Amino acid sequence: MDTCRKRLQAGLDELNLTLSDEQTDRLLRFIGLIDKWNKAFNLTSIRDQEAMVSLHLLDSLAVLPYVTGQTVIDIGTGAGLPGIPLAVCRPDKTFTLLDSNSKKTRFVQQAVLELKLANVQVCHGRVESFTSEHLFDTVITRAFTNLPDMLKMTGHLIAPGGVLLAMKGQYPEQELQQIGGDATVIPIRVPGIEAQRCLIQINKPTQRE
Ligand SMILES: C[S@@+](CC[C@H](N)C(=O)[O-])C[C@H]1O[C@@H](n2cnc3c(N)ncnc32)[C@H](O)[C@@H]1O
Repeated sequence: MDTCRKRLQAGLDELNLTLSDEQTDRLLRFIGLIDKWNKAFNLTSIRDQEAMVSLHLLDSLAVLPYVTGQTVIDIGTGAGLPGIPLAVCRPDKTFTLLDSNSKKTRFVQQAVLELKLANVQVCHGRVESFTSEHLFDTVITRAFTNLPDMLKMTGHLIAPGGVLLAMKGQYPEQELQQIGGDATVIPIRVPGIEAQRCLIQINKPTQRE
């Protein structure tokens, strides 16, 4: 765990993120929980906690500067990624974590309880039929689906003036062509990961635009 802590701290420094000891402990406990539950629940193909520091924690936190507004929904959160690391770092924002797989939402709910995260709500269901009392300032996804489908499936949840953020491993050239010119592609460097990642940002117009 010491190696994980050092690797995490070096990555946080690189991302210019200052966290309290309690927040850092929560992040490390989170990958400990994934590791423990992975055996029974098959939550992620990454089996090594040191690799999880870069591929799960730092990968999620590298997009934190682009998460705007008070209300955030992580769609297709799986084991809670990127939602849980983001929620640990931003207790001032509220996070809704949605997934259609009940095994995964059960794990995420357990993680929220064990990490005592008061700013996270976990929901089980398909995004197409998901409704909420309010719309969201940021809709975020990681490894969810292609951009045209994502826009169709999530559009009803984005507040006017809000943003859709899609975290992608590779530059999605064809998908970008399919949705036309309204997306911004932000290159993302993740500490400890060689390949550059992409964040696709699509702004929803305000009502007056
Ligand atoms: C490839 S996994 C990515 C999980 C996580 N975001 C990550 O990056 O590790 C995609 C997730 O989307 C969920 N999913 C697929 N279709 C969905 C839908 N229509 N509504 C909600 N969740 C869905 C799956 O259950 C799965 O957990």
